[in-house]
Amino acid sequence: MLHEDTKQQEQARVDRTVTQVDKRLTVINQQLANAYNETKDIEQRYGDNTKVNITEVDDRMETNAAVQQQKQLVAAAVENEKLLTSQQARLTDLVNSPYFGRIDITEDGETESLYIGTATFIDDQDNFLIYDWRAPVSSIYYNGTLGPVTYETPNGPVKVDLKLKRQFKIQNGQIEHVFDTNETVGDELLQSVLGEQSDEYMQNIVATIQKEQNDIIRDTTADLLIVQGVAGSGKTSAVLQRIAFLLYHSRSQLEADQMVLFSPNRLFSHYISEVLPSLGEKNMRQVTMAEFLSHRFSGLQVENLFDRFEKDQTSFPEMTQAMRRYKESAAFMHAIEAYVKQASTQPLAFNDLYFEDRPFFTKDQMNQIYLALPANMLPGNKFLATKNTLIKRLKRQINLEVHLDWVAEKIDTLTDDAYRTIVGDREFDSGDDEQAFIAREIVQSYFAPLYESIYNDYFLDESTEYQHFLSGACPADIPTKVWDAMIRQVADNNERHIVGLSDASPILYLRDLLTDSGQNHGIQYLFIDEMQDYSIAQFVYIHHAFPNAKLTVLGDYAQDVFTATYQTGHFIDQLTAAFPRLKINQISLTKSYRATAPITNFAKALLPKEIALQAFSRDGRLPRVIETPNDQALATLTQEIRHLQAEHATVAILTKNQQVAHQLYASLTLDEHVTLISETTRSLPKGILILPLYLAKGLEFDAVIGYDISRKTFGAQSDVDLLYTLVTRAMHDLTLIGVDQLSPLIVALPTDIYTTLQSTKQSI
Ligand SMILES: Nc1ncnc2c1ncn2[C@@H]1O[C@H](COP(=O)(O)OP(=O)(O)OP(=O)(O)O)[C@@H](O)[C@H]1O
Repeated sequence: MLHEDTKQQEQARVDRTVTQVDKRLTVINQQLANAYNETKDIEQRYGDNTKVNITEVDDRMETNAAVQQQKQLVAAAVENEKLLTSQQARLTDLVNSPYFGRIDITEDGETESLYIGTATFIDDQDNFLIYDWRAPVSSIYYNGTLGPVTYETPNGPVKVDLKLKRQFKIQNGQIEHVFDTNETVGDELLQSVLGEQSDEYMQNIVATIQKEQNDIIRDTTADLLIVQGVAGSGKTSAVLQRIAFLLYHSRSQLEADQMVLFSPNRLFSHYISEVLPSLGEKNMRQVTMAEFLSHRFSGLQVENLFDRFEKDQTSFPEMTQAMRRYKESAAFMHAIEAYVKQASTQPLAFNDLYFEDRPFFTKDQMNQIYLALPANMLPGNKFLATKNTLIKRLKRQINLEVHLDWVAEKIDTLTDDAYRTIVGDREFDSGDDEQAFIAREIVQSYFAPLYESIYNDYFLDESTEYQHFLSGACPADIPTKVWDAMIRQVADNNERHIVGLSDASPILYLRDLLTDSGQNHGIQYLFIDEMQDYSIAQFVYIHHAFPNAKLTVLGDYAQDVFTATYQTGHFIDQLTAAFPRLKINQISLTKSYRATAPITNFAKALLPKEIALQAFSRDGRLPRVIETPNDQALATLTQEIRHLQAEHATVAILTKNQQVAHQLYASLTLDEHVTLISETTRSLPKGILILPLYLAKGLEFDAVIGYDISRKTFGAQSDVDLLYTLVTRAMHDLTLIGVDQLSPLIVALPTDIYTTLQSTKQSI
């Protein structure tokens, strides 16, 4: 415990800091009010200016220049206002809680106290009253134990002596807790943070980042950073802090929109959306794999992971599994690369390009152009050259067409409005010039659909090309008959405008390599959460699609919900083997923070013994396991909901799939409102929720009821990944209900890690 005097001195320092911050805030508020008025003023003048008479040509030009100038003024004023608003938000946060840490360091015989918070604050006399948590020196706070420590700066490592590490919890400018600590950023504070009830939004962890998490946040050397972390170890939290860190350190070269996070679903996107704003940063772009694929296959429907998972549960023969394993491997993507290399000497699967119901360019014509190009040209260049020839031929046709009678007739019948739309405010030297211009515009818009088709590469029939590739790609362990049936299925899907999930990345890869397109060079960083939900083939494709992006990939192979039934081998080994040329750093997190120790220990017992998983020492009740006969199942569930609801704001009932979730929702009769969460749900209310566990990935709830965890539903050994994911969603309380007969996965556990309840009556 700290001495009372020390506490008072610290409170006095908080008061001094808050006064300075408050003073600055008053100035900013005033500037913001002025900026607001200025913007309004300019907008008003801008509005008046546009009302100037624009019938006279000279006036019109003058107005244009004036309007341009006003537009720039408005843009500058709006930008200024935005900047001030973000400063206002930052300072308001600091007034409430200026910092959370202090370090005393000695360098060259001089000792300095540095206070660490969410943003830097320098007073009018240039004193650093608060250091940003991302400043190089702040890493000592997260990494260093008392004694000699080194921290990295842009000018190389610096050695200092760490004399003191102090933690604060400050609310409304008042110190609520303060204590000194040596090694980790204190357990005490972590205990109190983790014991809180869940929220609709994830919280930032800036005040309590742990050492290994700090390594993830501050890694600047890896091209591919792989984080394997047990459930609840703070992977998602660390990666969001990492984004804030990168934005701070590369402010001049990096914008939030040059970072993309692949997230598991929209619900998750919503859940994490407040973390970066709470750290004073803009959110990065977010996309789900399903959205990314659909966008790239515009017009086709790509099978999604959830639907496939539901289908797999009805039927998933061994041969289909083997084929899927192959199609999702790096080897399959390499086979595509090899195929493309030899493609430049073979005819390509082109589409006839139709115009007005007749072929304008036939595939044969296209292949004549393509194959006449030098054989040693790269396929992508060959394709581009073919495309250019098609465009040239189309232009030639347009040049001929402008002189035809139908065009002159069309010009004669143009209405005044249509005429003005075409001409705009252009001026012509002669009537003939004007006539020629209009004729060209008319012909070009007539051929526009054809031009678009060429421009967007629609003349490549990627599905047929893919089938052609497949026909020579059958691996030795799969019977040709089965493989051929799969190819027919791909063709059939294509007829129905559907793309199977395991075909999606290979087809895109094939298309991109053949057409030398599909690469986005602007994205600098890519973050992929829940890595175990992605196939290696998808990783290969993503890396191809964002060639300049450094990758941070995080997940937990024990939470392999979607592919556990058919995937074999070690995921991370396969991932690293797929990228031999990248500098790879791997970090493993083994301590779980989310749940109470009894829940984490229960989860650990489900995993193979060799998996390291350590519970953060937070007390709680043992998980409850209830076996109930079918005719009492609903009554048991209802009772358990009541029981948990008495203590928790949110009780989530997690089911194996959507179908069970729907059935439960229809049959539960409670007085309280129950929310059924589906794939399209965007936000997470409090109360009683029902959802399939795959939608709960990455989320957490105060209390979780697993329903139903019986022999029927969780009977196979491969279901253990699902069950592990399910139980690790709980923060404070966990109940598992098995109908008729408990799952053997639970029966196999030591009985002292949970409480058993046999029937409805006893569970009250
Ligand atoms: N250093 C920390 N300080 C405070 N809270 C933390 C810390 N690390 C993790 N947590 C909390 O632990 C919980 C789990 O964190 P997070 O969701 O980031 O873990 P995860 O590894 O992504 O989990 P999962 O793989 O199970 O989805 C969250 O409530 C988070 O706020």
